[in-house]
Amino acid sequence: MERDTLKPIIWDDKNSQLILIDQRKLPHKLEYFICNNYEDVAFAIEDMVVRGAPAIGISAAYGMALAEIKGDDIEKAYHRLKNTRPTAVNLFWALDRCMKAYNNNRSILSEAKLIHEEDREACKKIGEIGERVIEDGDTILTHCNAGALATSIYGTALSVIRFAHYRGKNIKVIVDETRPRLQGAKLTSFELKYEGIPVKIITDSTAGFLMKRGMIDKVIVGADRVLRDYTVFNKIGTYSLAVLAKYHNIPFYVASPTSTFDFESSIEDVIIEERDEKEVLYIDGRRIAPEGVKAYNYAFDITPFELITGIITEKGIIYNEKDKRIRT
Ligand SMILES: CSC[C@@H](O)[C@@H](O)C(=O)COP(=O)(O)O
Repeated sequence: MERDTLKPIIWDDKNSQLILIDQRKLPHKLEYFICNNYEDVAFAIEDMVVRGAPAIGISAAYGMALAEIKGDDIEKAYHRLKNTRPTAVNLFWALDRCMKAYNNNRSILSEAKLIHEEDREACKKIGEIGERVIEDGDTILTHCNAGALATSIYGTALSVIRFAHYRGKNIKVIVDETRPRLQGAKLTSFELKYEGIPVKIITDSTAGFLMKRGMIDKVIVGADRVLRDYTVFNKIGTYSLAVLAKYHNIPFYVASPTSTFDFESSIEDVIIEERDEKEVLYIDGRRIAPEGVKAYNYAFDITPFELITGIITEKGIIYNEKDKRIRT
């Protein structure tokens, strides 16, 4: 049965405010973060109050709308919001749409609402189309959070899982914890539990062992950017999972709205976000490594299409015709 998903982004017309679920507080507290101006929105994206490719695009669009409403310098707001995070393309795509609307004397708020509405539709379609790759009894591995919290509703990878569940398929989900920010453990497991979909968390390094034991039937992840040759940028660890899935002959799907497609850039053009090394070196505020030891903290990695079975979009599934893994 279908039930309400979490809605991470709410526009309050009466008070001209953007209301975001504060994802930093989950799973312990369901609190809201109110944005009254574009600077609040920029902070929310940088500090990961809101996160996930489509969700940061929609939020940034509302940030532009707030700049319009407050009579702020639109160019300045555009550049401030553009510099919040570098990898997910939806941010730039949404900001450019708002800028274009503004330059054509159209309302930025109407454009932001349209982007929001389109995302709802796309995520629903991804679920409806994608659920057919899932069979009754499947155990599905996912990574990071490509759920309702990363979009406006339903999610991308989780929309596929959700719709399979709504249609009565008996499925189980295994979630990588997704070090260092733990989006899998904190957010994805929270969403699935909320929906009543059976879920277990593993450490990121457990995936290969479970695959070898035949405990995973499919892998489905989201995307932060998809290039013209269908190279996928997604949360760090996605590439390792794709290599493991190929080795173990397990179908590997990416679920992504076409708003995440970037046919202009090449791999070299895309900046892989490098976050503060403290996210790796500290757990719960306590340093876990010797003083003086440094860390890499790349937030995203790059998966070539040759490792992918198919990309599920709102317009249909782009299958990799060279992929020999069994499809459903
Ligand atoms: C539908 S979202 C797909 C991706 O955006 C998601 O898996 C992801 O990598 C998000 O990264 P995050 O750093 O939490 O913003």
